[in-house]
Order: sequence, then C-alpha cells, then structure tokens
Amino acid sequence: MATSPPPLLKQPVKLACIQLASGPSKPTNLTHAASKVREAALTGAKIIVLPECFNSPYGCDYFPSYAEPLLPSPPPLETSPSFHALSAMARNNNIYLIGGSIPELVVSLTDPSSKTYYNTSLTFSPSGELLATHRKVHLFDIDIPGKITFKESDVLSPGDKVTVVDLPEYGKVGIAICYDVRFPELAMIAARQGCFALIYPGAFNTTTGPMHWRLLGQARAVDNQVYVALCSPARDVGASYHAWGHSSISDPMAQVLVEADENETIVSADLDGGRIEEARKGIPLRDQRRFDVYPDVSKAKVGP
Ligand SMILES: NC(=O)CC(=O)C(=O)O
Repeated sequence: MATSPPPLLKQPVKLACIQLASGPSKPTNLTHAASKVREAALTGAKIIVLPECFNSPYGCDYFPSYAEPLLPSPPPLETSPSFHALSAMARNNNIYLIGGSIPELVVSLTDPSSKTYYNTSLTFSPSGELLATHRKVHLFDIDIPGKITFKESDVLSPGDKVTVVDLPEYGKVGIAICYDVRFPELAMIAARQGCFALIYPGAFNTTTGPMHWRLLGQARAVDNQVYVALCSPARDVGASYHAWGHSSISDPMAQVLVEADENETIVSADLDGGRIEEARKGIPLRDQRRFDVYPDVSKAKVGP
C-alpha cells in the first residue's frame, strides 16, 4: 500500500514577525528587541522573526562599526553581545528565533589586519542553541538614477550557501536575507528540500518596497506553494535609509494573511500544514514539472 509522505509542517504553529524600530544604540536595540520578542511570545508565537540589521542602522557606513565576530562558536560575550542576546531571547521565551541579521566580522587568522564583513542571520533553538547561520548570498548592489544607489559589495562579502534549518517539532524552514528574495532559484532549492516556510528578514526601501516587496513575497509563495514571511525594520525617517516596513506573511496560495504598515508592530499568523497540502493537491505543480524540458535547479551542485 502506498504511504503518503510525512506532512511538511508537523503541527500548526504561530509565526510572528517583529517590525522593530531600531536606532543607533546597539545596547538599546538589543534590549528593545528582547522586550518585543517577549511580547510576541506571550501571544503564543513559537517561531519569531526579527528584521535585517536589527541591531544597527542599515547602511555600508555602519556595517564595520557594528560588526561582531561569531567565531569561535560560541563567541565570547564581550565581543559578540548580539549573539548572546539572541540566544537568551530564544531560551527565555522557549521559542525558535530567526534573529534577523547582524553585521558579522571575520578576522583572518594569518593576517589580523585583514577583515571580512558579512550580513548574517542567526537562528536559535528554544534552548538557546545556535541552529544555523545564513550569510546574505546576493549583495544589494543597485543603481536607480535619482532614486537609490546602494552597493553592499563595497563593504560586505557574500555568503555561499542555501540555508535550510530543521525545527524538530515543526519541520524545515528556508532562511535568506532581503535581496536574496529576488532570486527564485535560491527559494526553489530550499523549498524542494522540504521546507514549509521561507523566511526573509529584509529591509526594502521606499523606492523598491512599494514596487516589489509584497509581490516578491507572494511570488516565492506561489512558486513553491509554501508560507513566506517577510520581516522588515520599522521606518525611521531620521535615518539615512528609509525602510519600507510592510512585514507580511503569505500563505501557500500566495494570499497575504497579514501585512504591517511602516510603523513598529508585530504581525503574526497561524500556519497550518493542511493549507500546504490543499494548495499542492488543487494545483499539482510537483507532479507536473518537465525536467525533460528544463533542468531541476534543486539537483544542481551547490556550495563551494
Ligand atoms: N535591501 C536589500 O537587500 C534589497 C532591497 O531593498 C531591494 O531588493 O529592493
């Protein structure tokens, strides 16, 4: 007798995105993030997401001065307060924490004057253990004349892997950062490893946000028939970069279940594996792919 595959999401779970208002003080940002994570956890959320660069302003001028080493693992408290703060937030609230992203510093062992920076997301288990790191794979280098020019690659180096994390009580999630959402291959490869959700801490802006942010969340959801969560910082009009906000959660049929405005808030939704199966049964893309006509990108060799 044919057995059906195990559900991608083993039990319903509430996922919350914290659209955090951050400022220039890292200690204040960490304390504030901890209080918002507590607030989200008290509503019953078991998977909580923080935004991209939640511990600093977003911008190339800020990455080096806010960066922390994450190696050796675990790094010392004195050099890596964000790592320890995130671990404590997860442990104190008994939740899975997708810790947005922070600027990461790697110092060369052979030449201590050689420094590399990444935009890195850390995921912690309910016991505060580090489960995964994702370094932003696609750096945000754009130039829209008269609107926005940004070149992360002036300062940052790119990551080199697809990140899928197993949250044992629930199933797998794919994690990527902001500009990564524009690259469907990355999402597809993660999704085909059996994820129930793709999670993107991200900081779109007031030019690209209204054009593409919601659309891309829905696009990755409809492509892959999974939940998609986008978690932005709140907008700070006093900062040099104006984040779009509008954190959202889309379902496997690409319906936007919840969406913020630009202000600080928490958006959450109850995720249910039945919705994924229903979407895939009604529109059976999985069984209709034509790998005789085009290659299965998820089978390509990835990584260095
Ligand atoms: N900030 C980003 O990484 C991406 C972004 O704002 C965009 O793609 O637009």
